[in-house]
Amino acid sequence: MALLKLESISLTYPGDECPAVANLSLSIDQGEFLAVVGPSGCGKSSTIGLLAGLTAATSGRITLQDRPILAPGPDRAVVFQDYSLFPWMTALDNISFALRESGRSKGKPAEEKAKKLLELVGLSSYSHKYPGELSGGMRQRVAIARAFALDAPVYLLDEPFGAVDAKNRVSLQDLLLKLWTGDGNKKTVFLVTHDIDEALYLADRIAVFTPGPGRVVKTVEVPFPRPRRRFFLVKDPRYIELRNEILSLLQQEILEELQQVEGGAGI
Ligand SMILES: Nc1ncnc2c1ncn2[C@@H]1O[C@H](COP(=O)(O)OP(=O)(O)OP(=O)(O)O)[C@@H](O)[C@H]1O
Repeated sequence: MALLKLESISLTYPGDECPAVANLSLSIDQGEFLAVVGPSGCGKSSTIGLLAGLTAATSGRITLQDRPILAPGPDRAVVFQDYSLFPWMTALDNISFALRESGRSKGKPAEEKAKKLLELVGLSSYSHKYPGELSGGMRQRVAIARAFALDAPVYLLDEPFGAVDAKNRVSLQDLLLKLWTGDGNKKTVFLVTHDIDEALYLADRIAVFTPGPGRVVKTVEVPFPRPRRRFFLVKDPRYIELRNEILSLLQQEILEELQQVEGGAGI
């Protein structure tokens, strides 16, 4: 059943002539892991902003369980690429603060829960460190642990691993899958990524966005059973086929855009 619904959404930022998102319709089922891929500037982050309730659509309707999304709320946790931790709080305090502020836990239980989450993300011995004393990958682990501390039904992830190296990326992806499935009660995830392989490894379905302005050209079901194993996955002919299909969808749009620009410039 659709949990999140974007219905004919358009968004034009004040002062802009062109919409960032136009006539976008997409629905995401309860417990579904949806990945969005698309070239830079096609409105992926704008769509996260709309779902988070940080930005209002110019037209159209966005709902969560049939209720309009009008503002941020505890039912949606957001993780951005830049970690967005409080620099003046230790790793442990960043997480326990989130637990207290959201009303999920108070006092000592909040600290205990925060410690458990840090253990889960492999950072027990860094609990007293401040974000500035952690590596990028570690900071992102804390940011993810903090988001999952909120135990929200919906996770909106805007290129959460964009700034980490390939090795850390792999372990963060596995961590995300572990948190997504949680205690068997799956969260609903909307993940923005530039990385087609990441989308194919993680998602149930991939929405391919194209620019000018942002819209969905195609949604692709990812047929591979879970748990997925990277080593075998990348050798699966269906994987290669899907990867090529997505790549050519993206390249086609980019080529068409280039043709327009070059044609317009008389080149
Ligand atoms: N706060 C804002 N105010 C005005 N225009 C904005 C704002 N945020 C984004 N835009 C514009 O909206 C369009 C879509 O941007 P958006 O960041 O959503 O794309 P994106 O697909 O997430 O890009 P990237 O992959 O580079 O992060 C761009 O033309 C951008 O300039």
